[in-house]
Amino acid sequence: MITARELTKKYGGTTAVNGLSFDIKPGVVTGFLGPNGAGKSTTMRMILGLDAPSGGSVTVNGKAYRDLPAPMREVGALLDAKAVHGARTAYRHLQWVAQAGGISRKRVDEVLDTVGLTEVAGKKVGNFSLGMYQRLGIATALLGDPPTLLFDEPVNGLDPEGIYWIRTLMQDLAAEGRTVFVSSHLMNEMEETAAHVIVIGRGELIADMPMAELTRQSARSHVRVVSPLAGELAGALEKAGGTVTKLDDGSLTVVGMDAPQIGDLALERGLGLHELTPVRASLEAAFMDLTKNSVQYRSSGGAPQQLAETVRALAAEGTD
Ligand SMILES: Nc1ncnc2c1ncn2[C@@H]1O[C@H](COP(=O)(O)OP(=O)(O)OP(=O)(O)O)[C@@H](O)[C@H]1O
Repeated sequence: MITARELTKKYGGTTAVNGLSFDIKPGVVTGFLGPNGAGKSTTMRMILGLDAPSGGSVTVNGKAYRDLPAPMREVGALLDAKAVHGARTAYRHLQWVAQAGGISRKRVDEVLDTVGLTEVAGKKVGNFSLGMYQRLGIATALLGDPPTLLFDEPVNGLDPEGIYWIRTLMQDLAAEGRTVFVSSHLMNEMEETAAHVIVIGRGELIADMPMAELTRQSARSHVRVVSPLAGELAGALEKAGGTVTKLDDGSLTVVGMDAPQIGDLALERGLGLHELTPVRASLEAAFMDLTKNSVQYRSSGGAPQQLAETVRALAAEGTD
């Protein structure tokens, strides 16, 4: 369990993290999302005692990192996979870290096997591909068999097979009852991997909820309705509190009512339905809506362009 309370970090005049409070629970993968510069890496560095908070606190299993008696056995982390001495072999690197943490050689062999690097364990790390660096970083994080794991952008630069492998590993680690906290820019990937999500923007908490809830709550989640009496049905739906948009193909996009409510109302009024399809927003769409006021750098294009993009996105989702 990772517990942050009013966690704050200031660098001179920049507030990187501002009053963050959250609990990261064991047993599920928790995704950590936010636009560039939102404060994700700073938060992870504070959890690991690499940066001191300017205010508030963060603990791992009830203790600040510096107070953990055997930190490697409590928390494992992958922050920067390339922060490894290139002239060392993978085996030497792991052996060196294991020795520093009082961990046996046998465990080095085990983690090499877990990440699939046994065959190249004798090769110099400097010649590794990015994917191999990531695997070595994960092996290092697993050395102490810790109940809490942090991964900062673990799938960066990986091929689909590598991405699938990391996703499965993280889910397996969570299923074993560990706390798994992972940041990523890849929304599709996060949607597949994480069951819970924490979103921050400009250092502040924007959302802390199950993944399914986040996408369900998004204004882009809607119901696509096709009826031969679309005009009449649209009027009835609006009276009942729905927000209805008519698309060019004659279908209706309804926000604010779910499919059973729409179906029941159509039946009551004797209006035929040819299609009734709940369309859940993608995590990417939900994320864009949530963080649109928090991005540090934005490409040009004002409100009219954003509106046009939203309408296009709705139409595209409706015709999937
Ligand atoms: N050592 C530092 N000195 C000064 N400012 C810093 C330092 N580290 C981070 N910052 C600033 O703090 C803010 C948060 O940065 P951080 O790297 O934590 O964000 P992030 O969410 O991890 O971003 P990204 O997704 O781009 O990696 C940014 O404005 C950044 O410029």
